[in-house]
Amino acid sequence: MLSGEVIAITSGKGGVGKSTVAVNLALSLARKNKKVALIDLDIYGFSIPKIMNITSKPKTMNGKIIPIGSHDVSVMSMGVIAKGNDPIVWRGPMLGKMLDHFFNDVIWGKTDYTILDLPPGTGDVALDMHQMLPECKEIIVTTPHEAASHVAERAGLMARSTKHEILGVVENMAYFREPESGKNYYLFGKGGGKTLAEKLETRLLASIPFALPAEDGTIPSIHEETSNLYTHYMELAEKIID
Ligand SMILES: Nc1ncnc2c1ncn2[C@@H]1O[C@H](COP(=O)(O)OP(=O)(O)OP(=O)(O)O)[C@@H](O)[C@H]1O
Repeated sequence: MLSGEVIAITSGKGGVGKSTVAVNLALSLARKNKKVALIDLDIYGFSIPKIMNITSKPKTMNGKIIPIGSHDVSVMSMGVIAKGNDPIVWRGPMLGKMLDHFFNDVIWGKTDYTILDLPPGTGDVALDMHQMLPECKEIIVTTPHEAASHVAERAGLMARSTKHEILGVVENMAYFREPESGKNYYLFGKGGGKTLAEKLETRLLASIPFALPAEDGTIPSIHEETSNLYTHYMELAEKIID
């Protein structure tokens, strides 16, 4: 059973950084001493185990699943159950059963926040989630690009039509800040997040820039203190707690 606040991270399009935002928001809330569960509801396209570098399999107790502990967050994903990188080939009704399994057959304990990483769009999982968790709140992730924010509006309208409270919009990959000059480059255009927030009558919670490469040249997925995105995610967590 889930407890505390349940927040779904949703988007219209894939690839806008929804999973990255879900993971880093969960981690930032945990850094603020909150007890956090993170559920990857992207059953077909799970990516959280890879982002968090989870390789272990969950154990069971009395027929219930013990979630994986990673970075002080309790995590569950199809990716920790599936065999290797085998594709999940299921029809819609199976997805609903898996959601029910994740919500009710996992020992979550008492949590302050449960973050749900939804698949992009307004398909079966989004619909099941809206029905199973009517009290769930939502954060919509988009890039500033007009095409992404236009599609994200539909995810927001679905939340509104199912009476889910929209906490706000997170604009990801909002700009690239050149480290030497501090100058911002708006690679995907400007203002898509703000426009979307206005259309959905909610607020822009964060404008998160492009991540800068770490010393070894890789782009981090988890934003620790050395990352240029660390404070952005900590501020986002503070806003959510407030
Ligand atoms: N702010 C950022 N700066 C640089 N790269 C980013 C940023 N946010 C996300 N990415 C990268 O963009 C890619 C897509 O991110 P992610 O998987 O989180 O998107 P998604 O919306 O969850 O996609 P999908 O819905 O297809 O699973 C990843 O490689 C991720 O590391």
